[in-house]
Amino acid sequence: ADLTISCGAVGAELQLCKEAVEAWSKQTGNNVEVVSTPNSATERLSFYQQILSAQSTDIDIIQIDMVWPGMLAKHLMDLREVLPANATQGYFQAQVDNATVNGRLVTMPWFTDSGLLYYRKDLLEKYNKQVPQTWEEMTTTAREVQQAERTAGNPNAWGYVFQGRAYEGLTCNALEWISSQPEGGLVNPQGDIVVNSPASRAALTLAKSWVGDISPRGVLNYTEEEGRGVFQSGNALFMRNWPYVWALVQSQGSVVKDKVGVAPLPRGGTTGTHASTLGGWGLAVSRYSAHPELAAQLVSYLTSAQQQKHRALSAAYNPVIESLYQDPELLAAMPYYSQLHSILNDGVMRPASITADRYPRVSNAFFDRVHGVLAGELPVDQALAELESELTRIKRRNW
Ligand SMILES: OC[C@H]1O[C@H](O[C@H]2O[C@H](CO)[C@@H](O)[C@H](O)[C@H]2O)[C@H](O)[C@@H](O)[C@@H]1O
Repeated sequence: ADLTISCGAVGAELQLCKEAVEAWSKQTGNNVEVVSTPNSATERLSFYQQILSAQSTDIDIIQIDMVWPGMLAKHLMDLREVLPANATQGYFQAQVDNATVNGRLVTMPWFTDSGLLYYRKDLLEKYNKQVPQTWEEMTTTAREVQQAERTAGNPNAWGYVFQGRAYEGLTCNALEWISSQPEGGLVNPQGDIVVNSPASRAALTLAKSWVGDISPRGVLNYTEEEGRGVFQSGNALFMRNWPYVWALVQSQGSVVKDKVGVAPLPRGGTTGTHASTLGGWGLAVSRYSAHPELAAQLVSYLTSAQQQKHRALSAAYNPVIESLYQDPELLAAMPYYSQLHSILNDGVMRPASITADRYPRVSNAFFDRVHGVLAGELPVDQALAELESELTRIKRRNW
């Protein structure tokens, strides 16, 4: 092949990537190999770190998580050197800023993500329940409906599924639980470590109570797709997941088609705020690519407005080009688009830009402790104290 691109393989994204790459290959006559990757963003990062540290020429284009630019920048091309000067015109400035490290555009933003609460409209109606506004309300409703559904003959009914494996997805979930509590947070914008707090204690204590009650114990090993599997087969009332799930639960043949609603994630108590972790991915060209200009052309095609619109319409990947949020066709096709704006406003950033290449350590320390709590292996107070001292150690060495 002339080029190799490594795309994610969660939900329909590998298929979408292959189709777009094929279209470009036909147009340009270049051969491209598409390499798939593990579902867990954490495993994917280790894979890329190995390849890039070895300065391997095997992969030209890499799908980059929005928390990776700082740590991978030294291995990535400055796309400004190969793309037209107006390449990022019309993109959200925050996306371009996040993709720029020391003045170098190391990744082209592709789509943005935010955590959402998916719920079963039909079940809430059946049991005369409201979409929950707080985590406490979510817990009570989940428990009641789960019990009622089991009594009604579904032994596999569950209240809530989420990403509980010890990986980046759990960092995203736990950050939401904590940040939605009054005064809750992990690291504040000034870089102070604020995680050992009553807010975190309340959030983690409640989350721990879900496991084995409203969430199957298996949730301790769930990434995005395992939770979607349970929800899409009709066995969960609530699910925390990303927007891509919308297109799949609504697809032909889905057991829950037309039975699903989407809402902001609950607040922590009545004085908390809705919080939704911001995610999203871009496409980067490896500095070790033997064909950087050609690779940049493919990146430019894949991240074009036309492709972003297609991906939004067919698979619910949210564009990073501002004008697409006024596109009538997109507005008509995406019922939750009107809510998306406020959900994105409640967006919580992981502390990746502050911690740069130490971010994986920070995130690993966080998800490991949270996982220990959820698994019942670590008392909440001990987990938070350990986390605080570990983050302090990492910070002392300049993050
Ligand atoms: O929404 C589709 C994407 O879901 C995953 O990425 C999101 O979750 C990651 C944590 O698990 C987070 O780090 C990332 O910023 C989010 O966008 C999945 O890893 C992607 O492949 C997928 O496209």
